[in-house]
Amino acid sequence: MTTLDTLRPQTVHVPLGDRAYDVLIGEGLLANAGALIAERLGRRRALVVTDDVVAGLHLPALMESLAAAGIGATHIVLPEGEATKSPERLLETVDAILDAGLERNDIVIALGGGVIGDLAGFAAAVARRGMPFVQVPTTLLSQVDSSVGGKTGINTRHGKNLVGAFHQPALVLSDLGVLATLSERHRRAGYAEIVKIGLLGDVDFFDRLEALGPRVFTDGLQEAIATAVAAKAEIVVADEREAGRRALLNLGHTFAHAVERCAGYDGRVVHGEAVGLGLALAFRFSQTLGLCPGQDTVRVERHLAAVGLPTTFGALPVTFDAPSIIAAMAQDKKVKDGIVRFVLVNRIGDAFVSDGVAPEALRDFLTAEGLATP
Ligand SMILES: NC(=O)c1ccc[n+]([C@@H]2O[C@H](COP(=O)([O-])OP(=O)(O)OC[C@H]3O[C@@H](n4cnc5c(N)ncnc54)[C@H](O)[C@@H]3O)[C@@H](O)[C@H]2O)c1
Ligand SMILES: O=C(O)C(=O)C[C@@H](O)[C@H](O)[C@H](O)COP(=O)(O)O
Ligand SMILES: [Zn+2]
Repeated sequence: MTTLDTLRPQTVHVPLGDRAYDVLIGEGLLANAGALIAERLGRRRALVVTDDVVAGLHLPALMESLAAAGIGATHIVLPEGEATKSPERLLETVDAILDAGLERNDIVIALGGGVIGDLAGFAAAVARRGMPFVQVPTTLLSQVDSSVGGKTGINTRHGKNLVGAFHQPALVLSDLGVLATLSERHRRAGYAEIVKIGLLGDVDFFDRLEALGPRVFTDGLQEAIATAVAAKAEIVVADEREAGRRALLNLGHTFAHAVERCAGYDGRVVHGEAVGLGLALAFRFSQTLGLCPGQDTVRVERHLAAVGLPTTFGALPVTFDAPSIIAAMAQDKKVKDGIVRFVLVNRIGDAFVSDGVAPEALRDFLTAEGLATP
């Protein structure tokens, strides 16, 4: 009898050949992480990477479970927040891996939200030219999105996620119990990436989420997490390195990343909030371009507002201007031949990557959204 047989989590398998892995979603996974890792990956040494909020809440349970399973582990605690996805923290994490004397087959464990997952995953991708890593996501956002798919990386002064690597985790342990300590704000932020999945390709999923409204946080979270993970996994398997379809997972993100960059990564606007706004903007922009019916835009705006996500620039505690947003968008990784390509929508559940929109159309749109155009 394995630990898995006892815990019986929901499992989403990500069939990526010799890099295939499982995403386990359920209760009790953190307390049994050591046993699960030892059973799945062998009893190797490990470095746990976490932040100073999660360390106080969930690090002891993980360290105890690793010790109980005979996995020798040390840890590094970084400051919470987006600013930690930096070149300096990357080097600090790589140094911690090397200081701990970990070999190429030892394991890096990311315990935290998307910030820690992206940073630790990238450190694992480059330390000793690539080490296995395990995601133990502790935010809703990281459980539904960032722990799956292997995008890892950091921000630089040029913009968001501009340096990174595709490096798939060897295992993902999404313990629903750890979400009990998560703030309302970060619950809402994580939900933006769930609703994104419905909006980009699964209208039935959106219908269910719309019917639940804010009750999703109490009545429907495990199903919503598992559905979003399975949908993301399917897209990642079809297009791991974002040559085509995977770009749909960027719905709302051309706006969101520009907003985050202009807000300075200082915590006033977190990624999920920027994505919430970005989704509303993607629908309004598509409508303005004559692509999406107005009633779909209204449904999306109403739903985002019902769960407490921002739908206008004015709802954020930062003042933006059109030239700065446009300049930030110029760094988007979807830019081709100098043209910013957006993920746009024909309707709810039907997104596509544009060939590019006229710069004047974008400028007029941002002006109509209330941004200054000096
Ligand atoms: N790699 C990907 O595919 C991908 C996908 C989506 C987002 N991202 C990235 O993820 C990041 C955002 O992730 P996030 O929203 O998880 O932010 P985060 O990692 O900053 O976590 C949010 C906050 O919650 C705290 N926290 C974490 N777990 C907690 C818990 N269980 N209880 C209480 N507090 C807890 C953290 O300390 C932090 O203060 C962004 O950098 C974004 O770019 C990456
Ligand atoms: O996994 C993906 O692919 C995504 O685009 C998921 C996004 O939610 C996530 O924010 C991702 O980090 C964005 O990646 P980027 O390549 O646009 O920086
Ligand atoms: Zn995102």
